[in-house]
Amino acid sequence: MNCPSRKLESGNSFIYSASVEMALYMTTATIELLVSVDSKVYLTVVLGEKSGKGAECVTVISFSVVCSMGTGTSRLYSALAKTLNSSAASQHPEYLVSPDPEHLEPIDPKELLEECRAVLHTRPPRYQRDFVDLRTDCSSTHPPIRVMQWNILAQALGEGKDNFVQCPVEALKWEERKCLILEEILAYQPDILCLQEVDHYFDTFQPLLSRLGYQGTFFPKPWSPCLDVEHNNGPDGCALFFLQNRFKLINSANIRLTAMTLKTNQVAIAQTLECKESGRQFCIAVTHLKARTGWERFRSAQGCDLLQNLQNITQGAKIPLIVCGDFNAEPTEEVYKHFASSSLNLNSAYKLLSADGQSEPPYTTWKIRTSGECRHTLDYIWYSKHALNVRSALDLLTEEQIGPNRLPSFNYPSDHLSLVCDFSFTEEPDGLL
Ligand SMILES: NC(=O)C1=CN([C@@H]2O[C@H](COP(=O)(O)OP(=O)(O)OC[C@H]3O[C@@H](n4cnc5c(N)ncnc54)[C@H](OP(=O)(O)O)[C@@H]3O)[C@@H](O)[C@H]2O)C=CC1
Ligand SMILES: [Mg+2]
Repeated sequence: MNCPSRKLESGNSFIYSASVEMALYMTTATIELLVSVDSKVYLTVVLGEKSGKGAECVTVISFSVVCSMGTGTSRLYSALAKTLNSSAASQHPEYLVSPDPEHLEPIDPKELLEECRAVLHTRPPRYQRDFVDLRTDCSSTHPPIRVMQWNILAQALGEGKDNFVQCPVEALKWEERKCLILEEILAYQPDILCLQEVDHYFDTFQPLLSRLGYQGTFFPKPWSPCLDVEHNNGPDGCALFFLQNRFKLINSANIRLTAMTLKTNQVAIAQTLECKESGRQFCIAVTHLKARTGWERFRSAQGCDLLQNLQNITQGAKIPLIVCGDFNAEPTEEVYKHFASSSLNLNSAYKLLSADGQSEPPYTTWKIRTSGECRHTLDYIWYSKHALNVRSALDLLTEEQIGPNRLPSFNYPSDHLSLVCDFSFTEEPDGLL
């Protein structure tokens, strides 16, 4: 197919004219880039089509659209996602109503939590998880930095691709499952939130979390498998949120990972933040590596590419680093070993929960597919071991809490458990600001 590259410049109506053209060209579409500059929104839409000749995908067309900021990025994306996916609009309670991007007054987290609990009133209560105190010689006067890592399970994948055979379809209903996800976030109140498999960024997480004080960034996968699912809500990707009253954004990079110089379908976001209390800078990164057995060397190459990018961003390990991710790799895999032995001097925070401090937890994901039970340790929070201390970590759910049907379930919204750690800087230089 021979498609032109073009730039459209108009008001809101472009959405419709663009979508008509897309309907002609595409089988899938992803939002590649969405930025706002000087009250205009710049949107690059990459359309794809299945070649049917063995190649997984081809890029057919890429064009930019400019429209006035009056519509807001969320509405812009939602409108586009709706035209692309024709998913039915649904009814929600007050804060959970399709959040209006022009409605920016802060939400009281307690009120949102109450709303979520009201939606979930027929479900069993959330599992209780405790923080384990890991403090060694930590004498920091500054409040810790709480980081949450979580693959929240893309709605389209959970309903359309994952085959969680023991999970009732009602447990996956988005209107309730999103409340379980929000409840988990609100319960632990992370300063930084690193998410994978986010396919409800613009219509749910960005508008709600921004009203809770977070600044968010989303980087969709170039060829998200969500787009193959009927009634999908757009591509899934990584999202990174940080509390604006605690940190200032110094630098942000969206990274499309390569493997052996080839561009891949996996992404990462890396941001340098400055703590407003201490003036200390650090880098936080989120990623989701290629899944499935047989792809170990590919994951390893993606990990090497990410490490190389992080070497550059941290100026050769000068800036302390935290890397959160669903690595889709057990600790025995090469990519894990690359991270553990990197010159970035990283340690995996959840090892500290083990008796000897050397063992990863027995699982971070546990599900039952048609192929059988899958219990694996795939999710990690890596940190600069000389520059940062782990003050505490949230323990994992026990086998009994997870239950015989495993995850996701009516009690827990994802097949991956959230990991949460409190960090502080190892030394506190005087007068640094
Ligand atoms: N529309 C198009 O034009 C194109 C579509 N695609 C789609 O994308 C897929 C490949 O994308 P890629 O990013 O490499 O995907 P991955 O192999 O990395 O997996 C994508 C998702 O599938 C989940 N997953 C892992 N194992 C299984 C399993 N056994 N059964 C079901 N789901 C599983 C993963 O979840 P977790 O990480 O939690 O394990 C992950 O989020 C193709 O299979 C195709 O469906 C690809 C190219 C083009
Ligand atoms: Mg998954």
